[in-house]
Parts: sequence; structure tokens; C-alpha cells
Amino acid sequence: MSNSLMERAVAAATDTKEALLGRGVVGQTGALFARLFPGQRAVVVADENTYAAAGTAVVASLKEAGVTIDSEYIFPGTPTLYAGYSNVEQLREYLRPIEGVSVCSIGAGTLSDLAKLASGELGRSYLNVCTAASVDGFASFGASISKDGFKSTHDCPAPAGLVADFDIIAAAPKRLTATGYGDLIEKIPAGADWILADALEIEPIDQQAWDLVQGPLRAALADPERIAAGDPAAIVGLTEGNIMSGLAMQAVQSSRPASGAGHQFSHVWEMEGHGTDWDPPLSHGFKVGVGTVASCALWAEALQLDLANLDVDRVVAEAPSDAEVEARVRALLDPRIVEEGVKHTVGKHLTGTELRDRLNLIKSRWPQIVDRAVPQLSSPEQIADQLARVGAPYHPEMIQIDWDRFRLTHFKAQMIRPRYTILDLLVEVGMLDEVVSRLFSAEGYWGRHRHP
Ligand SMILES: NC(=O)C1=CN([C@@H]2O[C@H](COP(=O)(O)OP(=O)(O)OC[C@H]3O[C@@H](n4cnc5c(N)ncnc54)[C@H](OP(=O)(O)O)[C@@H]3O)[C@@H](O)[C@H]2O)C=CC1
Ligand SMILES: O=C(CO)COP(=O)(O)O
Repeated sequence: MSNSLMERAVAAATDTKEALLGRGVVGQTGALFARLFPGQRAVVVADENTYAAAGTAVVASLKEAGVTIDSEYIFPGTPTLYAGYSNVEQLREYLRPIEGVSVCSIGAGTLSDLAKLASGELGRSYLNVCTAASVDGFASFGASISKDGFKSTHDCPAPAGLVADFDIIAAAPKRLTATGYGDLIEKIPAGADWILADALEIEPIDQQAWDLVQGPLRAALADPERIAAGDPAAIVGLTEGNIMSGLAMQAVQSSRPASGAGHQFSHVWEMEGHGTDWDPPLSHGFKVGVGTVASCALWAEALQLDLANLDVDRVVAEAPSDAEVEARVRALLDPRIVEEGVKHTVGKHLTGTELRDRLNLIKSRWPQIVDRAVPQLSSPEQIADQLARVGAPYHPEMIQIDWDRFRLTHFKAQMIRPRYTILDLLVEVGMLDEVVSRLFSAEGYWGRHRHP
């Protein structure tokens, strides 16, 4: 990636002033901290695993730059730290009485989100040293935290500074690199979801954010074998791709540029607690990867539909009422997340004239949507092949999601976020049931791929 693209991304960011990416840049952490937070002392936040990966180098660099270390706040390494709100509160209350400090956190997705939200709730900015290329959330504007069982992105500022040392990141366990690939590859169907929302005048594409994510995406995903082998050059692309996605989310203060229906599959499983008690826990990117295959399979079916000849009168007449939609959500979703689900699903459900107007727009714009979405998308077979080559799961069986549960996730995923995706289009045209049945029939993608 050109330096100028990263510079443009940081310039577009609202909170991040500097991002240092390169080999050995951990040694510049102290100088960066001193530039960003002049006169402040540092609270080093890590857990035992991430401290082992980079703690000594970070502390040495802070000291060398003359930064006073107020204290170290180290979460236990086992059980694996969870992105739960109680951990945010614990860290926030530790920090609250200490004046004149900023956090220098060391970690991957979970630790960085805990530091981000705890700092954000105190109105303080912070700096993160990334220990793996495992997520796109390092530079994003919000923190993905579970509160009362519902995992969502909590608004809070992104870090003022980021350090991504490729030597540290390349040495992280291989599963973390494969998980970062899973998070990144969903930007392919997420882009198609955004094209759809743009064409239907629901959420216009922000060209700058689009370019930051989609520009370097294909190159970053191009060589899964080299990424799996830990080749530093290939891991550079993956790290940059994920950080650019975070900067794009920051620029538009929304996860839209980086997250579509494929992510929603992952969020459902996470909110159901699937794999959170495994050792190691089932990662975000592994779930997102399987969700990406599912999303591309849905898109492939949708593109075969003749929506330019949609019978709008029939669809409006057969559309369910709000009460029927609510009953369906209540029947499907886990009790812990059902109220949020009802709010989002009923909130975006259209009836009557509003539905008619939307359907007429779908009908008239469908040829244009197909023309724009086709070059953006990959087939589910291609996505599964790329995930297999990087060493990430590409089939629900590989993450212990059984068949019925997987099929039902196609419906639940539409219910947990307000974001308009391919799932919402299929719901509005009254064809989600039919499309899912086809996918799971003997001829459909999942029928033909019953096992990995
Ligand atoms: N804010 C946002 O926009 C986004 C947030 N997320 C969130 O990020 C979280 C997932 O983050 P992810 O990075 O996948 O997982 P974790 O941060 O949980 O890290 C996974 C494991 O790797 C360990 N680890 C990290 N780096 C190293 C290293 N260099 N050497 C050895 N072990 C290491 C961690 O140790 P330890 O447990 O000790 O930390 C942990 O056991 C989820 O909560 C997800 O929702 C995901 C995408 C976007
Ligand atoms: O996980 C995310 C990006 O990787 C974002 O999640 P949301 O789409 O729920 O904001």
C-alpha cells in the first residue's frame, strides 16, 4: 500500500493523529506517546498474554522517551479476556481517580476495545500497540462490547495513536492471523450490501471511506498461503487492510464500510454465547469468515431473481404486520437479545405506502444494483477456498454450528441490527424463506456443501 493512502486515511480520521506501521516501530511508542500526550504519565494496560508479546519493548520505549509510567494494569491471561462491559467498568474505575495519565494499551481486538471504551467514558484519549492482525477494530470509532448479553458497537473515540509493529504481529499465533483474514474478507459482500443501500437511497456510499476499505482489499487478500505461512510481507497487507478499515469506520463514525450481513451471522452466534467458553474462545474473524460464505451464497441467489418484474401489489398485500414481525422475532431470538431484536426488526419493517415505494424503487433500480454488485462480489466457492487456504473455517460444521441452527441464523441475522443488507432486501420482497430453502436444497450452495 502506498504511504499516501495511509496518510490520507489518518488525515480523514477524527481522533487518530498518528499511526506507526512498520518493522521495529514498537521502539517509537514512547516518542509517540510523548508527542500525543505531552506531560502525561502512562498507565500501561495489557493482559498477561499481550504483555508477554510486547510489554517489555513498550515499557522500555516509554522510559527511553522520558515518559513516566504511573502504573501497569494487567488483566489475567487465563481465562481468555472477554470483551464484557464489567471489564470496561473495572478498568474505568481504576483509571478514574488517577489524574494526568493516558492509557498505553497493548493488545488485540478485545484489549484494545476495553481500553477504548474505558478511556472514552472518562473523556480521555489513549494509544494502542497492536499485537495481532486479528481485527479491523483497532482504528475504529467504537468498541464492540457485550452488555447484558447483547454485543454491540458502543460509541467512543478511536485511539489518538496506533503502533503496529510487523515483527510483533508476524510472531502472533497463526490462528490470530487467520482470524484477521476472516474479518477482512467480509468487506467483499459488505461492499455489495452498501451498494444496495446506496442504490435504494437508504445509506449513501461515502466515496472516501469506500476507497480506504475497498482500495487495498483485493491485494491484502490475494495470497492466503503466504499469510498462513507467516510471511511478513503478506502480513503487512493484512494488517494495513484491517487498520485502513478501522480508519474508514472512524472517518464516517459508523461500521457500515466494514460490516454487512456476513458480520451479522457472527454477531448472532456471539450473542448466543457460542464458543465464548472454548479455550481458546471461538474468534470474531472465524465466525465472520463463515458468515461471509453465507452472505455471498445469499447474494448469488438474489442476483438470479427477476426483481425488475416484481409484482409489487402482491408483495404489499402479503406483507406481514408489525405484530407478526414482532412475534417472529420473539419466537426466534435468544431471550437475552430479544428486546433489542424487536426494536431493530420492527423499526426497519415497512408496510403500506412505505413498502410500496421501497418495492417500486427496488424494481426500477434492480438492473443497476446487479450491474454494480456483480463486479464487487465473489462466489461462495471462492470465499470458502480463500478461507481454507489461510487456515480459517469456511463451513458452519468447522465452528460447531449444526445444520438447523445455521439455517435459522439466516433469519436471525436480519433481526439484530438496523443496517440494511441483502437480508433486508429479501425480507422486503417477501423471498427470504424461498431463497434460504433453495440454498439448503440439493441443488443449492449449502445442499451441495453439506460438509466441509
Ligand atoms: N471495535 C471494533 O470495531 C471491532 C471489535 N472487534 C472485537 O474484537 C474482539 C476480538 O478480537 P481478537 O483480536 O480476535 O481477539 P482477542 O483480542 O480476544 O485475542 C485473541 C487471543 O489472542 C491473544 N493474543 C493477542 N495477541 C497476541 C500475541 N501477539 N501473542 C500471543 N497471544 C496474543 C489474546 O490474548 P489475551 O486473551 O490475553 O488478550 C487472546 O487470547 C471481539 O470482542 C470483537 O467483537 C472486532 C472487530 C471490530
Ligand atoms: O464487528 C465489526 C467490524 O469488524 C462491527 O460490528 P457492527 O457491525 O456490529 O458495528
